Amino acid sequence: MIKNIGIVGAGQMGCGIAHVAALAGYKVHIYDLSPERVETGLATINGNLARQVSSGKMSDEDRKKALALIKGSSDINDLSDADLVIEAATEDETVKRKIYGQVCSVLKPEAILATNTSSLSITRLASATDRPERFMGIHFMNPVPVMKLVELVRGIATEEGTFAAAKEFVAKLDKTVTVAEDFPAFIVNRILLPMINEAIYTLYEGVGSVEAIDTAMKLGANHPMGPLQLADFIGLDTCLSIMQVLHDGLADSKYRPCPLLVKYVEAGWLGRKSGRGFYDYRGEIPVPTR
Ligand SMILES: CC(=O)CC(=O)SCCNC(=O)CCNC(=O)[C@H](O)C(C)(C)COP(=O)(O)OP(=O)(O)OC[C@H]1O[C@@H](n2cnc3c(N)ncnc32)[C@H](O)[C@@H]1OP(=O)(O)O
Ligand SMILES: NC(=O)C1=CN([C@@H]2O[C@H](COP(=O)(O)OP(=O)(O)OC[C@H]3O[C@@H](n4cnc5c(N)ncnc54)[C@H](OP(=O)(O)O)[C@@H]3O)[C@@H](O)[C@H]2O)C=CC1
Repeated sequence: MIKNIGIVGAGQMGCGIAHVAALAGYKVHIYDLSPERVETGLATINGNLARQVSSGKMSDEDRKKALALIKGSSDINDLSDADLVIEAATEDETVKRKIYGQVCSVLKPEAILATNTSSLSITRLASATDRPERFMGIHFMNPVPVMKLVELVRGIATEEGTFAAAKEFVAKLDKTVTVAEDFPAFIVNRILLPMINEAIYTLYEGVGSVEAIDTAMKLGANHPMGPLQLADFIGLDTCLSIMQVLHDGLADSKYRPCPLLVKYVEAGWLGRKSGRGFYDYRGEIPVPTR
């Protein structure tokens, strides 16, 4: 029976998962390397809950109840009570494998370990844990409090009990499950990221400006965000990692990451989270950088 949730990574996804898990009544412990990250994360969760209060989605009482269920720290030992740990750290296999070594040494033997990876092989990640049968992908979409879908992905060794527990957990969050096989980037990102990468090629080749491309897809294809705005929202480092996983994993040149995406990431222009990407977010309103 899952009661206590542990989360690794207090970035945009870790905070979103903590937010929805606490609203569903779970006790949540969120861990990140730096205490500052944890503090910023808790403030972000509070801000997003407050937004839901002011739009009439919930009462202030519910916000306080949810916040009281979330604790944060930079001590990995604080995850020892967790029945389910969801790793939502940076999309980098080396980082994730290192985290699993540390987390497994403090976890209860029966605890389930899941990853929110956007693209990496669940089977390969599972091999870096001491519990491949209790390891799987639980892939939330961004922004977690708003998006209804969660992809569930089994690795080769994932036991049925693990899958059933994850499915029940996601249902309690009032999200809809879709099941994907363990192929690079699963379903949503296999389709979405090549579209975003193509939008970046469209910019790179001078077919249109940032504004023209985003306006075209918003008004011409009814997308809620333009593809470049969405890339900034996801994080350009994450977009690049996903394209690299698709390119390496499927060995097809149609997945080659656009050199302009590589350049932005090399510049540290990672999108909204770093203040600059295809738009500059440092002023009053976002301004296109091209
Ligand atoms: C990379 C991966 O591995 C997988 C992925 O996640 S891919 C990315 C998937 N996500 C998308 O495609 C998102 C596309 N964008 C959208 O759907 C919309 O633009 C959006 C929902 C993000 C914002 O919608 P909008 O109508 O433009 O803005 P806005 O009216 O401000 O927000 C709508 C609601 O979302 C909430 N919201 C927006 N951003 C939020 C955030 N970051 N956190 C929490 N809530 C948020 C708002 O509070 C608002 O809620 P209320 O209706 O209760 O007020
Ligand atoms: N962004 C998106 O739209 C989506 C992302 N995902 C996936 O979710 C995961 C997280 O993405 P996202 O939240 O966007 O990324 P962020 O960059 O916002 O957050 C990642 C967090 O992990 C922290 N971190 C890095 N290394 C460690 C470590 N060793 N131990 C603990 N924490 C660590 C980072 O700290 P620091 O910054 O200090 O390095 C940062 O706080 C990725 O796997 C991503 O692919 C899934 C769905 C959607």
